[in-house]
Amino acid sequence: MDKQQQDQLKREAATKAAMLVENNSVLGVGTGSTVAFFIDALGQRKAKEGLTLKHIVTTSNRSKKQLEGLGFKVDELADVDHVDLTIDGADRVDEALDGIKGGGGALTLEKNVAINSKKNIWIVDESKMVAHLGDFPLPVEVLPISCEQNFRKFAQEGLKPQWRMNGTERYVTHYGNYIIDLAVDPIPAPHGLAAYLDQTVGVVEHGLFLNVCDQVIIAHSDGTIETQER
Ligand SMILES: O=C(CO)[C@H](O)[C@H](O)COP(=O)(O)O
Repeated sequence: MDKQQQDQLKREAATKAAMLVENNSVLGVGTGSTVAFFIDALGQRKAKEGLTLKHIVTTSNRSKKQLEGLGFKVDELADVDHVDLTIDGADRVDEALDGIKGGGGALTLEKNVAINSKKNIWIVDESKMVAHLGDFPLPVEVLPISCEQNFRKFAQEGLKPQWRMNGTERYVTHYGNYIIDLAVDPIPAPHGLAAYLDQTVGVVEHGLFLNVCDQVIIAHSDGTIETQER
């Protein structure tokens, strides 16, 4: 699939998701190229139908800027008492609707918004769907103070760590941390790995989103749009 075709599929899944957003609800908006199409579609609903949202929270400055450019006011997660629905992209989604996220580096805020949302919908093109999680480096956000120890430990565990880079420098997250991408593929036991990472001191967050997604909207190259529910 070339990029143009993939973008078209992302746009279709995103447009379908935008139709599910209810007036006067509290909306979480994720990050990434698919979400950028979703924000465009939200803007169109605002212009055509006067869609109004009680609050919008987002998971990156990129999405925030795009939303504000369309006239939406964006709040901080800490300032809202609940989120009705969050729409986000994903890097890989398996048959149980568990996923890998964080390809764009926004995994910590993405997980916090997702966990605090009543419902989570992911929008993907068919290339993101896999039988088993893997096929994409698993991002792990780590504190700078103990990142070297984390990196060595991951290497000893056979998790194939690599520093996320931004040119010649280490990539720095929104919170001033680094990302170690684990090239373990396939991930043999996602729940076991998630538990290990959750218990590792110095790990701020990781990109295994398990039991988080309620519904995935998948755009297929044959023109169909499929919805799968947990
Ligand atoms: O998790 C993410 C960012 O941290 C994105 O949702 C994920 O990387 C998908 O991005 P795209 O829609 O550009 O393929």
